[in-house]
Amino acid sequence: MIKIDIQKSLHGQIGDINLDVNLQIQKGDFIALTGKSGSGKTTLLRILAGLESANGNIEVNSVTWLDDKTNLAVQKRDIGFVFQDYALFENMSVLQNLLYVKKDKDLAFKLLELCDLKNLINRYPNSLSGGQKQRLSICRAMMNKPKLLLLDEPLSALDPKMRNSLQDEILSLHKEFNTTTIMVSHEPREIYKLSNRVILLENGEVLNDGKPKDVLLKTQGSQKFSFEGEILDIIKIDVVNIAIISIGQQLVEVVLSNQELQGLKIGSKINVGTKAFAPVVK
Ligand SMILES: Nc1ncnc2c1ncn2[C@@H]1O[C@H](COP(=O)(O)OP(=O)(O)OP(=O)(O)O)[C@@H](O)[C@H]1O
Repeated sequence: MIKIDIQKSLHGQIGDINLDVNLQIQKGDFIALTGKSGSGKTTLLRILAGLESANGNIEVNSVTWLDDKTNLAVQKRDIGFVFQDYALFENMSVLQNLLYVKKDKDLAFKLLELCDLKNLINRYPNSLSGGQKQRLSICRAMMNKPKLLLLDEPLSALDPKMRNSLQDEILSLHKEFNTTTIMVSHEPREIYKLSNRVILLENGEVLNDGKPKDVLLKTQGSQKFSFEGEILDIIKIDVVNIAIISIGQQLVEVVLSNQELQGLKIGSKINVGTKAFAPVVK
């Protein structure tokens, strides 16, 4: 069990905000930490890692990492940390990067096998693709068998295909080692696939905390489905208007009456939903 109760004053974009987080995390949980830019996600991970100071308490399996008398050093906290950039040792091979952390060849080979890197053990980081480097960073973070794995948007720089396959590998690692994990992510699909609990931060506070389905589903009441989108264009034809809306990677046309269009303009962020018709899935 991990108990977190921390406070820190942050200099937000529109004035100071108070990061104030009180959470209990069960062993083996996979937490997705999400929220707008500047809400305090990275700072929370850095405080957990001991890279940044804060007021309050952090207790991990009954060991105090932080209170008013204790501030355990980074090396003494049992954590693995993976950032968006890989921070690998460029002068060491794939295998050496892992053995530098811990001289445990069995574990290194097991991790490399799980992450599909076993045939690259003698390669150096500069000859690896972005996805392979990120896999190696994750393997390296696992070499100490950490009590807490902190992943700060580790997949955001990767193309969708690579991102998808790395999600599968993170899932395999989690099944194998059951490491308590907190991962910052903005992608609902990724969050749903990997996590069992989502924490939504806003202005330093927990705005929502629950199962991915409950936090992520955007439909309300009798809505069959609802998507977030942005109006790219509005074309007027007689008494109706056709709004060109981008939803994810797609553009759709939606017919709007003058009344429905009121208050909307090009660039408006909107929700597109339907009540009356059952969606057709092909
Ligand atoms: N040590 C610090 N002291 C005071 N303010 C800080 C400190 N570190 C970060 N901040 C500010 O706190 C706010 C939250 O930053 P943080 O990086 O935690 O947000 P985030 O949710 O991870 O954002 P993003 O999704 O853009 O990475 C920002 O406005 C930042 O400038």
